[in-house]
This record gives sequence, structure tokens and C-alpha cells, in this order.
Amino acid sequence: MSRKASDNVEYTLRSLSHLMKEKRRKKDENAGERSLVAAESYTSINSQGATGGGGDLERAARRQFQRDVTPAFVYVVSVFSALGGFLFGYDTGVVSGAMLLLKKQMNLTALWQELVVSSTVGAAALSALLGGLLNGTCGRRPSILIASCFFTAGAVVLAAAGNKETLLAGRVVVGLGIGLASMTIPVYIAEAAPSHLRGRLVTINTLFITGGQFFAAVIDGAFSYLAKDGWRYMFGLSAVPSVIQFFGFLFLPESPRWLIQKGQTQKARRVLSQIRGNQTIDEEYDSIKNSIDEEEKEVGTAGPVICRMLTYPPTRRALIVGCGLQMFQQLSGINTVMYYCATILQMSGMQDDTLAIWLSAVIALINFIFTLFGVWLVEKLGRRKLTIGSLAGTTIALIILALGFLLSAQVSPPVTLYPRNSSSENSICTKYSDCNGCMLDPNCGFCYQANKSNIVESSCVPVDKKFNVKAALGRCSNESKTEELFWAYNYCPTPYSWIALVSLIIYLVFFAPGMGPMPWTVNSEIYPLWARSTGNACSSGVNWIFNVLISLTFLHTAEYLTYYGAFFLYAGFAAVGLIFIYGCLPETKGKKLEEIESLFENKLCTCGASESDEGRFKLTTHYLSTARGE
Ligand SMILES: O[C@H]1[C@H](O)[C@@H](O)[C@H](O)[C@@H](O)[C@H]1O
Repeated sequence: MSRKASDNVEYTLRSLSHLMKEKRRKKDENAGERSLVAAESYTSINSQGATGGGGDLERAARRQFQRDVTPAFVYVVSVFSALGGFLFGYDTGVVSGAMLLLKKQMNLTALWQELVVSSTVGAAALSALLGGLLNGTCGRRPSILIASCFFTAGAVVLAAAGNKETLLAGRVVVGLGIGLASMTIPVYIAEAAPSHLRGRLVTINTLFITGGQFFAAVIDGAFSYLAKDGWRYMFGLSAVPSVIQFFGFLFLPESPRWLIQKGQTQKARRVLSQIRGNQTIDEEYDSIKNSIDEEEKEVGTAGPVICRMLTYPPTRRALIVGCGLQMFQQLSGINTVMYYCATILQMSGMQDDTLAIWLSAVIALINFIFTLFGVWLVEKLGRRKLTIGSLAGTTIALIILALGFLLSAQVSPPVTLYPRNSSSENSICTKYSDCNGCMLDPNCGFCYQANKSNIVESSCVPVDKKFNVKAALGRCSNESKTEELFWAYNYCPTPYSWIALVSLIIYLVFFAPGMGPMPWTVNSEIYPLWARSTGNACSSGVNWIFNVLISLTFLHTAEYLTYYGAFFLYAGFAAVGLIFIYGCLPETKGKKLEEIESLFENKLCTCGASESDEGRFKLTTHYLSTARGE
């Protein structure tokens, strides 16, 4: 903004603030305390006909001024908070590489491997659900401090673990940190951010999640060469960002909205001024205070928050939308892609282990880069268009992925060699006549020779239960097998593996900017203050519960439905999600947190139409009645 323009705006603001003080004094005389925002809306709506919308001009000037001088402090607050997102991504991502080394060094059985991986996600679900209580009673800042203590303690325990029980304990502690951070941080950022930047700043948290996943993939790749104890570095490194976050948060303030809700008004004003720099905070302060008072009148304060949320239609609808978004995020298979990426690439025929690990890092990088697009798009397109476009593309990518696997299954190479005297151990595998049937059975693998691109001399034989990198008997049971002999466990050689790689990339290009971050962003803004902690606790809990369900069942689903069946299933979930989001997700872009509740006053399936005149009409009537004190 040029100096002259900024002088003008400042001049307008000064006379504005004088005008508003006068207005407030008169109103207080007449009708007791009434909110500034209500008075303003009323004046502006009334004046539109008579004076051509002077109130609107005033507000536009104020908004423009605030946009131009967003203080840097709000970015500092967001970045320090988003370190929690980084740890969420790092700790969920790093385990796949660490597991490759751990299972050998600690002799982990399949059950222990599953426990070490999913205990973290299970603990995250629990702490996200319980975190609502902690957030509501102690505040956002102590919750974030506690989460960073969990992250640090977990990292230390994991790095020093001497046996598998300690390992499990460390993974649970880290999970408690992840769950708590995942539900608190978006709320904290949303409550500190100015409304025109809120979407962008909250989305930065998801950018950090995907950044953490990428970083974890690189660290996994780098330390995978350190067969002994490489996993200790992989786990231990996460203590660095968590310690930085802990010390940073000792100096960062509590959420101003939480402080106002708890009646700590002086402190709230101080924090709000600190976050907003030298801007006037009266309007924002009054708006928050007014909406808290109104909500208390409307919904009351008796009974558990979740019961009040469920019996009050607008919050009930918001909760359905919030939990639905989180559920469909997971049902569309993101973590099957993130956690099993290397396996999926192998399943589709990619044979080299190291290549698969490094390609997973590339996949995580694509997820990160396209989340960056989300940060940019969220305030341009808005939440609704971005989410719908993203899920539509995700559905198509899943269909292509499924078709790729279907095509591979149809050209699956036949079994040509059968053992002459088949032992009982061998008999389970000899019943398969082609590679597709053989690889879907977790007990068997496909042993073959490749003659240029032709598969010859192929057999289906039992896998070595301890190390699935070789067969239990026969030609492929020797790890130092001859060059022409190949062992395919979990996949079949196919000329179509490139389809899987291309469709995984398309999947992430669409998923990452919208369906990745928007469920978190939207949930941080759709609940009124009294319901925000509980609403976010429930929806984050739903996210983690479906995360466990989908990632734990993927291999079994693939076994029963075949690979293409599993991906068609996810495509089906994503298509249902698309209908749900199209019907139910309202646009929240640019609205004050205090205005958003009114978007859920209509019936659930008309929420999505809130951009229409009907939605605007509802908003106007809401403010008119607020202004009239109804
Ligand atoms: O928003 C995030 C992100 O998309 C991650 O990549 C994914 O692993 C998480 O489960 C999800 O909640």
C-alpha cells in the first residue's frame, strides 16, 4: 500500500473509531451493553438503502487496512504450532523404514510388527478423543506443551529401547503426542489467525504433516544402509523439533478466544493486541465476547458439551459434516498409499527393494508439494470447491489404479512347473494355476525365470515364514539365487507396473491440496467456541479410528477382494464421500469464526448451498436479529 493510501485509511479509521465510540455510548445509554459487531451490522444493513452503504465502506476500509498489515507474529505462532504437524507426519511415516531393520535386529514376529506400527495410531485415536477435555479445561497452550513432552519422551524411549516391550511403550507415548497435537493445533491456529488468512495458516499445519512424512522417508532411505541400530537414529531424531516446539511455546501466548471464554478478559485483550500488532482489536474482541454471551443464552451451560452439541441442531450438523469429512479422508485410502506405497509398487510388479523405498520418498515428496498448492488455493477457491475438485480427482485416480491391477491380473503369467512328489507343506501352493492366485495367498510366492520379457519355468511355492524374501523350499529358497531366477512375493511380474506408479502420482496430485488438509481446516472453524474442543476431539478421533481400520485391513482386503477389488472399494467410498461433501459442506472462506455457526442453520443437505442467495439471506437475518437483540 502506498504511503498516501495508508494515511487515508488511517485517517478514515481514526474518524471511524470516534464514530463508533459515539455510537456505542448512545446504545449503552439506551439498551445497555450491545455488541459492536451487531450495532455495525445493523447500521450497515439499515443504511444501505438511505446512504448507499456507508457502514460497508467503513468496514471495507478497516478490513483492507488489516489485510495490508498482518503482523509477522501470527506467522511465528503458526509455524511453531505446525511443528506438531511435522512430528505427526514424521512419527507416522518413519516406522515403515525403521521396521525393515527392527524386525531383523529384534526378531519381531508379524504380530509384534503390527503392534509396533498400529499402537501409535490407536494411542493417537484415544488421546485425540480425550484431548477435548484437556483443551477445554486447561487451554490450547498447555495441551501443545504436553504434546511436545510426549513427543520428546517417546523419541528418547524409542532411541534407547533395549527390547520390544520398551519399543512398544515408546510408540504408545509418541501416539499420545500425535493425537493431542492433531486435535489442538488446527484449533489454536484458527483461533489466533485473522479471518482472511485463517484457511491458509491452518493448512500450513497439514503442509508440515506431509513435510514430516517426506522427511521421514528420506531419513528411512538414508539410514537403511546402517543395518545395526539405524532405527535408533530414525526414531531419536524427532526429539529435535519437539524440544524446539516446547521451548518456543513457553514464550507463546494462550489462544485469545479461549481466554475470553474463561473470563480472563484483560489477558485476552493483551494477547489479541500482541497477535494483531498495532491494529485496533475492539471490534474483534466485542464480536467474540458477544457471540459467547449469545451462545450461552441460546444453548445454556448445563450438561456435558457433547450432549448439548447433539441436541442443538446447528452444532449437530457441524459435527456430522466434520466427522464425515475426516471419515471420508481416511476411507479414500490415503494411508494405504502412504504406509504401503513401497508394497503397492512391488505388488504392481516393481522388483527392486531399494528402488521401491526411494520411490516411496518421491511419492511423499509429491504429497508435500501438492499440499503446498492447497495452502495457496484455499483462500482463492475456498474450502468447498477445493475439497470437491480434490475428491473427484482422487476417485478417478483410484479407478485408474484399480484398472491397472485388473489389467495385470488378466495377463498374469501361468504356473508351468509342478513338483513331482508334492509334500504337505507344498500342497497349499500347488493348487494355483497362475501367478495372480498364487501371490494373493500370503503363504505362497511365485518363483520364475525371465527370458527377455517372457516368464518361463514358473512355480508357486511356500514362502519362508521368517523372511519373505525367499521361498521355504525349492529353487528360490536360496537367497544367493542365480541371476535368471526371480522370487515374487506379494506381486506378479507384469508389463503394467507403470500404471500403478502413474495413478499413485495422479492420486496424490488431487488428494494433497484438498482432501488432505481441508478436513483439518474445516473442522478448526465450523464449531462455535463452546463446542470447538469437543467437536475437534470427536472428528480427530474419527480420523484416527478410520486410519487404523483402513491401514490394518488393507492387506486382508486385498487378499479377499484382490488388489483391484480393494482399490475399486476405496473408489466407491470416495464417490459416496463426494456426494456427501457436495450436499453438506458449506463455504467458510473469509467468514469470522463467530459467523460460521449460522451456515448450519439450514437442514443438513442444504448446507452445501450456503453460497446461494438462500445462504446469504440466512446470514443477513441472523445479523439483523442479533442487532435487534432478539
Ligand atoms: O491430512 C493428513 C495428510 O494427508 C497425511 O498425508 C495423511 O497421512 C494423514 O492421515 C492425513 O490426516
